[in-house]
Amino acid sequence: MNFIDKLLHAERLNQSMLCVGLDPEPSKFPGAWKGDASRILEFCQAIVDATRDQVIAYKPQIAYFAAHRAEAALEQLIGHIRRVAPEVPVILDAKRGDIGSTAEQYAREAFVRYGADAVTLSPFMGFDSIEPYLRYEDKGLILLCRTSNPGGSDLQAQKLASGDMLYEHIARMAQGPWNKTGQLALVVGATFPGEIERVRELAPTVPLLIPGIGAQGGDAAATVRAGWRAEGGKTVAPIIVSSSRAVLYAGSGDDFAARAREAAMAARDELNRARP
Ligand SMILES: O=C(O)c1cc(=O)[nH]c(=O)n1[C@@H]1O[C@H](COP(=O)(O)O)[C@@H](O)[C@H]1O
Repeated sequence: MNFIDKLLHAERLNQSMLCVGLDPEPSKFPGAWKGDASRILEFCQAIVDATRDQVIAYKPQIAYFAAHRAEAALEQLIGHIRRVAPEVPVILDAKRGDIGSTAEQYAREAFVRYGADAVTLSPFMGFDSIEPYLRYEDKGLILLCRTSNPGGSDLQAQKLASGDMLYEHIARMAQGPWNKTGQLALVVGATFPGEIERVRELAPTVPLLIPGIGAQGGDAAATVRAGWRAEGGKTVAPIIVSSSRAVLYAGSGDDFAARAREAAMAARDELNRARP
């Protein structure tokens, strides 16, 4: 099954647009685990076990593993997700972007080593930096378009000679000529609902990965209204609304996994209530 079919299936199965971002930060771990990077796998597994029926996807961020020499834990974590939540797609958040020959290695890392269903990419280096990933025809390529951080405007909101802002141009490319496999998606921050709406106009059918609810203060209801599209009750353009810290660190004691579940359920319900 390709990435978008998996997404649509998980959305229906778990009635959810919520993605839990797996960004393990040992200094924020609960109780006696605080500061202990050897608990990364156990911590993330507990979060997955507590939320696996609440999510459309999981999004591990590779830096949180690599920084602690915990790439093996990331491989094991993805194996764990495959066992306990086989229908939930895994998005490797790596934000890669490099020339074609190096991109081939990054694509292999994401799709062969980690076996992810999708990877986040920076499109800054142009189409030939994306092309090697397109050879994995069933896999999702999620291009940064209008990111959630304040500095996202520095480049993405600059006007091009065509009159488009850079992020608008990226949205057009993803809907059109770059979308050779039909598996492209775009990142648009929940902190910019106006821009989510604009991206939806330019890219009416591509899935959107929308981080920025929770810790970054984005408006969950505005996000759904701006980004989710359905026809006859069926989703035509899914959204993957991602939250990391607000779920992972909802509790700081022994009951951290139960607190994470509550936070995920609350976020999922809030998103569902906002469906038009
Ligand atoms: O690609 C992403 O996931 C991403 C894009 C973006 O525009 N902003 C953004 O915060 N993210 C990621 O989302 C996660 C932050 O989630 P919170 O802890 O919920 O704020 C981190 O893993 C970021 O790398």
